[in-house]
Order: sequence, then structure tokens, then C-alpha cells
Amino acid sequence: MASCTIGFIGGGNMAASMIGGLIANQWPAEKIIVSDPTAETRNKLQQQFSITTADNNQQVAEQADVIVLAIKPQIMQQVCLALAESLSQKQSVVISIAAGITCSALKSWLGDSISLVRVMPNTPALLGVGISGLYAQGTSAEQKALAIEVMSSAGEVVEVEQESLIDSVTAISGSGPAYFFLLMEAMEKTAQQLGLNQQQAAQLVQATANGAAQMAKQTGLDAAELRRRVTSPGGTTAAAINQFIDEDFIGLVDRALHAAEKRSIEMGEQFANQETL
Ligand SMILES: NC(=O)C1=CN([C@@H]2O[C@H](COP(=O)(O)OP(=O)(O)OC[C@H]3O[C@@H](n4cnc5c(N)ncnc54)[C@H](O)[C@@H]3O)[C@@H](O)[C@H]2O)C=CC1
Ligand SMILES: O=C(O)[C@@H]1CCC=N1
Repeated sequence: MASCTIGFIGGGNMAASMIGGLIANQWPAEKIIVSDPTAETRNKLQQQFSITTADNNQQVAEQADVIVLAIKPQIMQQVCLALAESLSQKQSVVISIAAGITCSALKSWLGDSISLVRVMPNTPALLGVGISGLYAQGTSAEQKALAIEVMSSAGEVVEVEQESLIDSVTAISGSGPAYFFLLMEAMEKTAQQLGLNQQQAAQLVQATANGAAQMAKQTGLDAAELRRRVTSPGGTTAAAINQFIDEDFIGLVDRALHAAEKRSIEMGEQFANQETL
């Protein structure tokens, strides 16, 4: 498997995170190629990871066995139409990580015979501690296994049986790091108002977030029980939790995550079959 070349079309934030995960997992740098129109992006990736870069997508389509489409949903149609011929000739496995864009839209641009896997990763892939939702349509068992193996370099992989669940994964774990970062930002801001300096605030918040995640993962206890164990009756945690509950924090999270899922579905509709430029 390590003999296979992975190509990224688009070398932005998510591609860089995935490449970081691959390299950290000993994927040979000479077996990774990325195309991006921005010279600055290419130079940065080259310097950081010593991988091959290209200023045109065709080169990646021709050289790679697994192609990760890591471009914005808005330009997916235009890029896919331009690559359709070379990708179908080479029988590559194509992994799309774009939010919203459905297999049926991708197949209408790349051809029905394409081996397609839709994946929703997240940025902690950079450290190999990401998680991806994966949905394979019309791929052989070997091709799906290859896609799972590639994505495993970025962290855990959860396979879903229905394509619509990729919108749910997007709302939970694809966008999810940003929700935790927002909470961290808010906690760090208040920590400073409470007299701690910036470095102390960041250290306290980061270690707390990490400790809470590790406890949830390693104890096997559910989040509600872990929360109860911190919350002494009449104590400080109860004072904060009561404030959260009185101000409908649970409802707010529910509405925010539904907004993300809805946007993923909308983007699929909005960017499918646009008038070609
Ligand atoms: N950032 C995230 O946390 C996640 C992003 N995604 C998906 O990953 C995809 C990329 O998102 P980001 O990396 O955040 O965006 P980004 O804007 O950081 O990266 C996109 C890259 O594509 C390049 N590009 C523009 N036109 C191109 C073309 N014609 N051919 C090749 N490359 C081109 C840009 O120069 C840029 O470097 C999106 O579809 C997004 O939905 C999925 C999961 C998480
Ligand atoms: O915000 C977005 O649309 C992408 C998809 C998931 C995370 N970032």
C-alpha cells in the first residue's frame, strides 16, 4: 500500500492537515503530490513536508493512484469536469472531502464508472488524531479498504451506510473542532478577566480540554456521568452549569449543529450542476 501515490487537488487547510497525518504515519513524502494554483501554498507545503507540488491538477491526476479532492465545494464542478478524462482512464480511487457535494453530482462530472469515496475528515488529522466519516459508493472491497487505510493516517474512521449521514458527520466532527475552539476562546477570555495572564489562561484551558476528552475516551463513562462527578451539590461547577442550563446551552448547541447539517445539504444543492464557466 505504501507504494501507492496519493495526490491532493488543492493544498489548503484540510489537505495540509491530512498530509501532516500521512507523514507522521511514515507515508513516504515522495509518494505524495499536491496541486494548487497558489505558489505561496505550494512553497509552504514543499518546505514543511518535502512533498512534490504541481501548479496543474492534470499532473496529480496522472501520477496518483488515490486522488483526494480537497478544493472548495464552489469550484468542484469546474475542476472535476476538467479532470474527468484522465481520472477515468487511470481507474484511480477518488476521495472527495468537500462538504455537501453528493456522489451523484460527482459522478455526473467524473463519469459513472469512477471509484468514489466520500469522506468528511477534520483538522486534527494534522496530528493523526482526527476522525473521518466515510461513505463508499460503487467501489470494490479493495478500493474501499485502500481509502480507509489512507484516512486512518489522519485518525479514526467511521463508515456510514447512508450518504445522507455524511451531512450529520460534517455537523458533528467535520465542523466540530471549531465549536471546541470557540468554547476555549471564550474560557481563555474570561480567565484573563479573572486575573490570569494569557499564557496561564491558555495552559489551563488546553489541559482541561485535553483532560476532559481523554477521560471521556478512556473511562468508558458517558459525558453526563463525568459531568455529574465534577459537580458537587451547591458548589462552583453547579453555579456555572445552572447558568448554562438556564440560558439553554443544550438548545443552543442543538440549533447550531442543525444549522451546520442544513448548510451541508444546501451546499450540495447550491454547488451541484452550476452553469459551467
Ligand atoms: N477545513 C476543514 O476543517 C475541513 C474542510 N473540508 C473540506 O475540504 C475542502 C477544502 O477546504 P479547506 O482546506 O478548508 O479550504 P482552503 O481554502 O484552505 O483550501 C482550498 C485550496 O484549493 C486551492 N485551489 C483553488 N482553486 C483550485 C483549483 N482550480 N485547483 C486546485 N486547487 C485549487 C486554493 O488555492 C486552496 O489552497 C472543502 O471542500 C471543505 O468542505 C472537510 C472537512 C474539514
Ligand atoms: O466549514 C466548512 O464548510 C468545512 C466543512 C467542515 C469543516 N469545514
